Amino acid sequence: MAKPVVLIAEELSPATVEALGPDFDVRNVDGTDRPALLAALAEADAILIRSATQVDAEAIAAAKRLKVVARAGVGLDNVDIKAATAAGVMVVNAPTSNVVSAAELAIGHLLSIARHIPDAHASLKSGQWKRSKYTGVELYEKTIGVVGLGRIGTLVAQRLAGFGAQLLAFDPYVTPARAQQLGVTLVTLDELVERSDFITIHIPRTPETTGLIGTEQFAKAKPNLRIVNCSRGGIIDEDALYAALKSNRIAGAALDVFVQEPPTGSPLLELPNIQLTPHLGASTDEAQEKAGVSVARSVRLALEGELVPDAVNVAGGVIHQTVRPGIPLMEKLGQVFSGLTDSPLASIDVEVRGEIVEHDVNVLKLAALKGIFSRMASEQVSYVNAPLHAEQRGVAVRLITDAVSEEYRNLLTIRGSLTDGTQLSVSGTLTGTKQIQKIVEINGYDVEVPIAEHLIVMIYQDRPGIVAVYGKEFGDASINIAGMQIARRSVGGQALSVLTVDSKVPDSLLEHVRGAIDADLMKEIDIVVD
Ligand SMILES: NC(=O)C1=CN([C@@H]2O[C@H](COP(=O)(O)OP(=O)(O)OC[C@H]3O[C@@H](n4cnc5c(N)ncnc54)[C@H](O)[C@@H]3O)[C@@H](O)[C@H]2O)C=CC1
Ligand SMILES: O=C(O)CCC(=O)C(=O)O
Repeated sequence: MAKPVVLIAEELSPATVEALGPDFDVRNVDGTDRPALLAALAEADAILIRSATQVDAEAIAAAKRLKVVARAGVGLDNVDIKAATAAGVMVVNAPTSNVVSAAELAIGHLLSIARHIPDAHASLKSGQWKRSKYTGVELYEKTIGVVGLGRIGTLVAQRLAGFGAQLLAFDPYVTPARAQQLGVTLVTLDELVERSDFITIHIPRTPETTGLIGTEQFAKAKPNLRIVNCSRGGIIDEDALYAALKSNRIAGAALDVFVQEPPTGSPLLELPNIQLTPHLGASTDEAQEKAGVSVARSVRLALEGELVPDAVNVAGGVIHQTVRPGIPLMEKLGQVFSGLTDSPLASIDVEVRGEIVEHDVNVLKLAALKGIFSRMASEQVSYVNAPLHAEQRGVAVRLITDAVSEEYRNLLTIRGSLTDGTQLSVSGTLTGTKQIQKIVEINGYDVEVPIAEHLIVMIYQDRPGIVAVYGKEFGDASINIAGMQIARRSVGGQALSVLTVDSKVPDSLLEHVRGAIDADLMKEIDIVVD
């Protein structure tokens, strides 16, 4: 079988390929070369990127086999997460890999803009010895405003505390108690801008944050303000920044990120009171190794059909090892469930009973939906877009948990109502040390059938001689019956029979057997496992 194709679209640490191991066909493409990227994506199962590759709706549409977009870093503004989710593509990042490096670069920029280090260095290298020109300022006892008190903002604040600075922060999503813990005073953006001698920005670029710092803010700032942006270009309005620096409305700026990267032709490059780095926040050996290894692991998991802890568009939560074996069982129960339906679904209850509910079992709901809709949808159904399939069909879904399971240690059930009023249920469990996946109930009939690739489910009027009839019909057609279970609720009532057979049964034969035993239900269900 061909190995899954993993596309590396930007320069990543060699540790990435090592961590991927030998199981993949690893290919390289320049993610900024659009035609090459789109062509390579057509065959890719996974793509690994940094910040320069645009994985937008067009790229996702070109990637029919794509299962995962892995961002070796934090920011995901170059990935269209909505389009990926709709296509069932998992998006993962490496949320903690480069935060220390980014925080240290911001501190570096703060110090070097305070002390003119880049200019003084360039001057000395050009043969000059100018000392008074490069007189700077201290951070000690200055007011420093941190915009965004998330992972990186927090690391920056912790490090700046050692400089004896007074710290302010603006972050509407952080509690004052959390800020207080860090020795930071939470203020409004206006207050932060008005009071700060230095500002450092650590927020994502979103429609809300684009242009957050612009002409209005620079007008309120102290003339000695020095502002650093190591998060994303465009959060400081570049035109407003140019005007503020050009007119000495503020004292200086340091940028690692730009609206357009590289910022070729930007007038900012000409200013004397700005220092610039080419998006180097994550460019350390340590960050690159951590990011590469982290996304390689995520890609392995994703391509093995597992859920991934760092996935940003899967609501699965952390999966406990006790819950993990239930995932493939639930997915197969989902396939059995939808194999038994004849009408559209109205509602689904995913029920989880037993000790397992001590842990987060949300992932079992996703697995059930994946199993159910993979039989109904023509496009790829994954843990990512399975809830969307339910939503688009107007199917109400509930997860019901109960710590008590009377007969089995853990019992998984999918119960649903169809739009024609029919009620349907399928239950399963894992038995023995080998954790054999078994169906233990269908529509209220108790059975105990190991799940096999080909199942036949029949419901008919219980009467003598029926088993011999369908046994002969299948035998005559060379269909080998590997296992069989018959259940009934009362003598002479209806009986449900589940057969496991070694090969697929042609529709014409099923129809023939249905007629021969006058069955009320006759279904073959082929279980597909990806
Ligand atoms: N220059 C570089 O190479 C790097 C840049 N980054 C950038 O740094 C950004 C921050 O990274 P993390 O700290 O890991 O993210 P994070 O998600 O941990 O923190 C972001 C913080 O911003 C806050 N926030 C969101 N919207 C806001 C708004 N409108 N006003 C004020 N605060 C707001 C959030 O509440 C959160 O606390 C990333 O989004 C990424 O774009 C990250 C790594 C490297
Ligand atoms: O990979 C890079 O160099 C960019 C890092 C970055 O900006 C991020 O992780 O958000």
